[in-house]
Amino acid sequence: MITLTASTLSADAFAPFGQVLSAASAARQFTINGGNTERFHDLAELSAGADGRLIVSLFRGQPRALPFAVSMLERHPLGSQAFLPLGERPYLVVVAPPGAPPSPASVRAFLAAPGQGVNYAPGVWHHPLLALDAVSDFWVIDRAGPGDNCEEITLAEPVWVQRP
Ligand SMILES: NC(=O)N[C@@H](O)C(=O)O
Ligand code: NI
Repeated sequence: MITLTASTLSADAFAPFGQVLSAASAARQFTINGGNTERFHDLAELSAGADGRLIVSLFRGQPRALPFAVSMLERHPLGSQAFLPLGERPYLVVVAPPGAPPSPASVRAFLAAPGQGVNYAPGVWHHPLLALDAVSDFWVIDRAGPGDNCEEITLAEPVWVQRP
């Protein structure tokens, strides 16, 4: 039985998979609006490809019981996918590097802290939304357009993910 303890989500640790969206992960911040507002600038590489467009949706996720058996992953080869939590609860982010179908050993798990969003780069393997503790709402920015933008893979064996 493969078990995996989620680690702390940070921009550096998540860099192979995409970006973390938070004030702390901003490469640039500056004051605007006559000093009233701080802008944490350009947090993520959003993409929809030449023939797609970016859309914003609301995902209302039911909480998952832990430990959670990750038995499948998916990827969106034609565009990015960002999750921005509306609430102040943690959630799980489970990913594997883009490219070849992932092995259970290549799966990585992160515990997102309240206020941290994530943006999956195109083609990054990830598990669908993994809300924790209570029903949780997320703004999701991803691609609409032609073509098959969701490929799923079943792992050779499940990876049981638990929180730290
Ligand atoms: N299917 C869908 O829109 N959601 C997934 O892509 C997900 O990552 O939650
Ligand atoms: Ni997805």
